Amino acid sequence: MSFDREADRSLAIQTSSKVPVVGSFEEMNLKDNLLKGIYAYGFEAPSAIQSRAIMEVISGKDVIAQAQSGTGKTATFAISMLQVLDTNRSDTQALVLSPTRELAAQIQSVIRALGDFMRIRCYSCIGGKSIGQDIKQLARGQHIVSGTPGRVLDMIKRQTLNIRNIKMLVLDEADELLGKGFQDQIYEIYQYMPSSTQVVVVSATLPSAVLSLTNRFMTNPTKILVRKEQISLEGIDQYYIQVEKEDWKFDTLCDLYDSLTITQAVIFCNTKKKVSWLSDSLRKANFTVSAMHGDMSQEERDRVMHEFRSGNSRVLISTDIWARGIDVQQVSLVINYDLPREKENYVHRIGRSGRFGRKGVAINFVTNSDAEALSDIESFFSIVIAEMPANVSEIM
Ligand SMILES: Nc1ncnc2c1ncn2[C@@H]1O[C@H](COP(=O)(O)OP(=O)(O)OP(=O)(O)O)[C@@H](O)[C@H]1O
Repeated sequence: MSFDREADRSLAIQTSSKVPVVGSFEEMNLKDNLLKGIYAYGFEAPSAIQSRAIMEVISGKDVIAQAQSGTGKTATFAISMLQVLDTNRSDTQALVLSPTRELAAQIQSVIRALGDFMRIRCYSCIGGKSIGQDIKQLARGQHIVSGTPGRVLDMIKRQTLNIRNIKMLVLDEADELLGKGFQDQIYEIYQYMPSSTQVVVVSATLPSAVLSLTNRFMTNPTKILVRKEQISLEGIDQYYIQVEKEDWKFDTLCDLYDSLTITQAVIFCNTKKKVSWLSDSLRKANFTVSAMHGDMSQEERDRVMHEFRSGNSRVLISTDIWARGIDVQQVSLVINYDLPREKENYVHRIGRSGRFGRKGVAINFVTNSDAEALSDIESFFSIVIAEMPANVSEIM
């Protein structure tokens, strides 16, 4: 998606005024069983975005909710949805769309966990899984569906997913969903929604071009926005390592391997081919790593996710399929083996660490030809990316 720098700058002041800040979950007047689920999940107090956005969404308004990575956007819409759901009915009342299968599945498990005492049914409708299973599960009645656009559209067209009573549509990672790859499918899904459907748009990054698009399907939305220079989390220390040329990256990574395994680390490459090459090369050099990209079978992707989430694997190499939304709290280090092609994805990628106030470290490998791209990222987000100290233990 292209940028309009001037328009983006002016957005810093476009936050809706008079959005009340609710300081506790009790004050939100939530259903008892929902409140119980929130506390049982381990939450004590709402985060900044939750304090502002939950009541706005519950009130039925269209809402644009932007907040830094790892600050609780998922629970923001999950709690709101669970609150407005009528559990005496079994039809689908809310639909969440997200760009990757893993994220759609993660959202489903958060909704199920928060709604644990509510007898709700939430299903994830994602590509790569059995269509027969989707048909069967949707026929049972699912209050909430969390899915990827292609499969959801397919289920709507087959009339397997009944959208007649949907009250709320959430676009998570909305700037990605409204970008080139998904836009047509999103519009098509939107056309099927009942005209009164409330729309909630969520992301850590919402470029002005995307905000302009929201006029097409949102009515007078409440906007909770973050200035560009405040999107990057302060808790994530950011460094670069000058590698001069591509060939030097591999040895640099091998030298860092011991630090990667202190907790868990994610290494990003820009292509699937490079993910395969890098993981094969590291294994040949006797390092233990996992790898994941979009050309792998869904079974294999599920296996890798499980292995990484459970902590059995500590180093994951992936493409931007892993850049957004995935929440593994133990990740404390992100390495950009390649700098991301889209500036937005820089904050999404490094945001896989530093979840909910934890400390994180991001290391960028920078070849001579990357120097300009790195300084673009720095000025775009108003951040300083320092040169990595020679002694790695100083930063970990
Ligand atoms: N109120 C809360 N109290 C404690 N932990 C919370 C609270 N809200 C969310 N969390 C935890 O914070 C972590 C990050 O939340 P979440 O995944 O919703 O972030 P996000 O804002 O959607 O991030 P991203 O931009 O990466 O998608 C999760 O592990 C979640 O369980």
